[in-house]
Amino acid sequence: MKITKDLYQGSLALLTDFYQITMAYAYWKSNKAEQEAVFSLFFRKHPFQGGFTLAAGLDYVIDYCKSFKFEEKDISYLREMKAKDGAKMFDPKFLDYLAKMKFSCDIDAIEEGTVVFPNAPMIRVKGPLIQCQLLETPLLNIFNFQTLIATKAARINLAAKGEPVLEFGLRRAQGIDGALAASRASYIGGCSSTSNVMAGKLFGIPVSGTHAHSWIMSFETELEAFEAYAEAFPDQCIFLVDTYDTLNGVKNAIKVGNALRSKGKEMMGIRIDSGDLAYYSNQARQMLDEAGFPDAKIVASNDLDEHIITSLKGQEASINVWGVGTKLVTAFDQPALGAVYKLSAIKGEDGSFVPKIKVSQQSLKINVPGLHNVKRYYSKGKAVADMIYLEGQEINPKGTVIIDPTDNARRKRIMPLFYQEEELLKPIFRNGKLKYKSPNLETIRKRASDQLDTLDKTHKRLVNPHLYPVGLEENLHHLRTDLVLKAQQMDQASDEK
Ligand SMILES: Nc1ncnc2c1ncn2[C@@H]1O[C@H](COP(=O)(O)OP(=O)(O)OP(=O)(O)O)[C@@H](O)[C@H]1O
Ligand SMILES: O=P(O)(O)OC[C@H]1O[C@H](OP(=O)(O)OP(=O)(O)O)[C@H](O)[C@@H]1O
Ligand SMILES: O=C(O)c1cccnc1
Repeated sequence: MKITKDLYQGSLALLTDFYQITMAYAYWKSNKAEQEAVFSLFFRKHPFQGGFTLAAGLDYVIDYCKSFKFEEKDISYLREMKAKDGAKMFDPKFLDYLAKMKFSCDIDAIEEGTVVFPNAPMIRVKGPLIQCQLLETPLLNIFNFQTLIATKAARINLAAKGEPVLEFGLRRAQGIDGALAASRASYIGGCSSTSNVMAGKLFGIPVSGTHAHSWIMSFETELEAFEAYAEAFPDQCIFLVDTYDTLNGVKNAIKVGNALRSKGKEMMGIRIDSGDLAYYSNQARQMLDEAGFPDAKIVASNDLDEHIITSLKGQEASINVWGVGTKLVTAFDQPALGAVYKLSAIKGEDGSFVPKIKVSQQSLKINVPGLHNVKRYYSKGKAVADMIYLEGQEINPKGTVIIDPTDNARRKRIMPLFYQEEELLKPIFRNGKLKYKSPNLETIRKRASDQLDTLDKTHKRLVNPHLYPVGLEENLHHLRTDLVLKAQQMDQASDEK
């Protein structure tokens, strides 16, 4: 994929928060820039009060890292930055260091289209502290949005129960880049097509669409508009029937459908974009069937989301195709996933990694320390639990316990011997070299659908889903608890001084 090259021409090294650059400078000044560190990217809670999250964005991350470089124009911009006293903000030697810096991290990540759960690492970055730090903001920017939209799309597609969902979001999306990334993530999440032609070109997503009210309004009558459209696209007519009077619109569509048939062509269907979609789709279905068009599709649109689709299905609406824009590409009911990127270990003087923890009053906010990884256990093709564990840790195949990092009392006994297991973090970069061959978008989309099939339906319901078990392996749990206690003791000791 070449999205950054095609759209932005060149490096995106400055697409980061200013504090990453100031920290980079300070790391360099305190001789810590090359100290090896490990960071982990994870989220704490499923979006949309759901029971699963669908990972997306890795291909953008790969593209970002491959072209990660401070180019001369980036350096010139930084060179001109002034501190409060009017002096240059950055030492020229630091800027030379940045200009020569080559991406050299190890990255392990969860593949796109994988279902993921809170607190487990989605991406792990190991390498020089300065590089790990500079990657924080762009990695979060990419993963947070695309994972959020892929998850929303998956929910909407689950609600549509296999019927096609056409993504119509471009006009209401968050800018140009938001729209493109959203179209890609929506396709991963199961949408059948996009209306965004550039997303079609860039990513190979099927492009589809109907026509707008303006088309109808530009003619004297609706019938003339349908006839002219049928003339232009005799094989692809979906008539928008609700500009004036929906049921009269259906009658006009039937008239033009009959005229097409006399020429050996078949209308594809109608679209309804306002009013009571259950009532109108059922009336339209009856009219189309009686007129001999049982195969004509009924497309519905108008601020749809997974909840309205579920409600319309509950009302037995006769809708076969769902056009969804605004609420999908803006993740309307939850505008951000809230994933974070935390330092989990740093190499000490003796060359071994020292696990690190960020303490918080809320156990939800205490990160998982150390160089950790995540395994998924399957039984008869169904995912049963995810275990977060320290890399290199032996796991007793006969039985072990995983402990929910947010609630010590939630524990689950696992018998690895009886399960199939999968390491979820896959090697992506080693020492800055790409080791992973990205699957094409169709493969990622198929992976998403297969992954959703591995989840029990209780985790997929839209309201109050059953919690999927994710926990820390016992040793990791103890390490985390010890580090928290130590940090609290240090805190108390410093208070007493
Ligand atoms: N039978 C139904 N059950 C539940 N929700 C519905 C049903 N029919 C339509 N809706 C949803 O209700 C909302 C109605 O939106 P709105 O108030 O804009 O009505 P409208 O008739 O489409 O108006 P407009 O003509 O301005 O578009 C939309 O989100 C639509 O998807
Ligand atoms: O409702 P959404 O889920 O965002 O789906 C996209 C909407 O965009 C169009 O409306 P718009 O009023 O922009 O133009 P139109 O004249 O084609 O209806 C379309 O008719 C849908 O209603
Ligand atoms: O093709 C359509 O019907 C379409 C495209 C974008 C937005 N609304 C509808």
